Amino acid sequence: MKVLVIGGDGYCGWATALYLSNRGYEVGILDSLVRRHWDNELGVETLTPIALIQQRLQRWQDLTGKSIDLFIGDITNYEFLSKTLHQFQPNALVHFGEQRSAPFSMIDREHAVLTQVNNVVGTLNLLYAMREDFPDCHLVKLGTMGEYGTPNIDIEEGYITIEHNGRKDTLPYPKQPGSMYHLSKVHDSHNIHFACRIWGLRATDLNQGVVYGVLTEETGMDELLINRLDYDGVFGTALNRFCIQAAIGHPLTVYGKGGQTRGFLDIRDTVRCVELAIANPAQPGEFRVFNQFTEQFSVGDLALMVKNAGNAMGLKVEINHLDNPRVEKEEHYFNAKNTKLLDLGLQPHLLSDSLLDSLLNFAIKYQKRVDHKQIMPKVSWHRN
Ligand SMILES: O=c1ccn([C@@H]2O[C@H](COP(=O)(O)OP(=O)(O)O[C@H]3O[C@H](CS(=O)(=O)O)[C@@H](O)[C@H](O)[C@H]3O)[C@@H](O)[C@H]2O)c(=O)[nH]1
Repeated sequence: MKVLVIGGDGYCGWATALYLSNRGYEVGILDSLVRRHWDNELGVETLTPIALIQQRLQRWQDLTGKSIDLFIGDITNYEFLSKTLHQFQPNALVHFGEQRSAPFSMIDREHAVLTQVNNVVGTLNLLYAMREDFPDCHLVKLGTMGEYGTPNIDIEEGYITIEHNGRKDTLPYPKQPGSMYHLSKVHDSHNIHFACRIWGLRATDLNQGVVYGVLTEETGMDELLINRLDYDGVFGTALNRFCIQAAIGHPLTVYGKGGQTRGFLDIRDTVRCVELAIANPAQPGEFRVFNQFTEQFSVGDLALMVKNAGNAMGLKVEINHLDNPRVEKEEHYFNAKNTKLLDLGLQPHLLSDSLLDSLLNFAIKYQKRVDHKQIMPKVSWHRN
C-alpha cells in the first residue's frame, strides 16, 4: 500500500512517515519545508536539533534498508501536486501539510490570510486532484478537536442526531472554533464533506486533540531521526511547553484560570491512529470523522502534574496564572466522545509519571538550546 504523507517533515508528519515505513507501507513525503522557514522568520528553534530532511531520510535508509521518496513543493501549487500524485500513485493520502498554530494565525491580518489560504487552498487542490485522477484514493486529513469549541453539551464524533419540530436528522456537529487557524480546519471539513457527498470521494477527518511527547520507536532510533519539540509561545503546545519550562526553572505559563479543558494524546498514539484510519478506509462517498484523543485534562491540572513530577525529580517548579492572551472560556463543560478509534483497536498510551519523567529528562538534556525570551506568549486575541 502506497501512502503519501503530506507535511511529512513536521512534528506529527515525520513520526507518522517513519512509523508507516517501519510497518511495511511504501511511504512518500511531500513537504514544502515552509515550517522551517516560519521558525527562521519568528527567530525560534525547536528544542531538539533537527537534521535536514534529506539527511533524515538517508539515515533512515541506512538503518532500516527502507527508502522514503521525497517530493519538495507546495500543494497550493496544483501543477506540482498533480505531477507528484501521478509519479507516486498513492492509495492513501495523509494530510498534515497545514499551518497548525493558533497563535501564528492570530498575529495579524497577513498571518490569518496566510493560514486560511494555505490550508484551505491546499486541501481544495488535493480534493480536485483526487476527483480528476485518484477518485478511489482515501484521504486521511488532520482536523482538530478545536473545530467544535467548548459547547455546553457532549461533543459527538462529527455528527449529531437532532429532533426538531417532530422531525429527526443526523447532521454535522455545530462548530465554534477559537482561532483563525481552527476556523481554517472547519472550512476544510466542509469542503471535504462536500467532495464526498457530491463526487463520491472517500475521506476520514481526524479531529485530533493536543499532542504531547517526542519519542516514538522510530524517531528514537538515532540522533539524526530526532523529532522537533516546540516550546515557544507560537508553536509550542501546552504540555510540551510546561515540561520544558519546568526543566529550565521557568514558572509554568497557565493562561488565565486554567480550567480550559482539551483532549490530549501521546504522539505514539497519533501515528497508530493514522495507521488505523488507513487500514480501515472510509467507503466511497463517506466523510468519516474520528475524534483523535485519549484523555481530557484542564491546563491547570496538567500544570499540577508537571509540577509534581518535576518536584519528584528535585526540580523547583512554580505555576503562574498569566493574563490570558486568548479569548476562550476558562471554566466550562467538556465531554467529548472518542470511541471510534478505540473500536478499531487503538490501545492508548495514557499520560503517566514515566512519560512526564522522560519528557522532563529530554528537556533537561537539551535545555542549553532554550531561548528564554521565546517562552512568554506575545500574540494576543484581544482587539487592543
Ligand atoms: O503556555 C500555555 C499554552 C497554552 N495554554 C492553553 O492551553 C490550551 C491549548 O493550547 P495549545 O497551545 O496547547 O493548543 P492549541 O492552540 O489549541 O493548538 C494545538 O492543539 C490543537 C488541538 S485542539 O486544542 O484544538 O484540541 C491542534 O489543532 C493545533 O494544531 C495545536 O497547535 C489553550 O486553552 C491555551 O490557552 C496555556 O494555558 N498555557
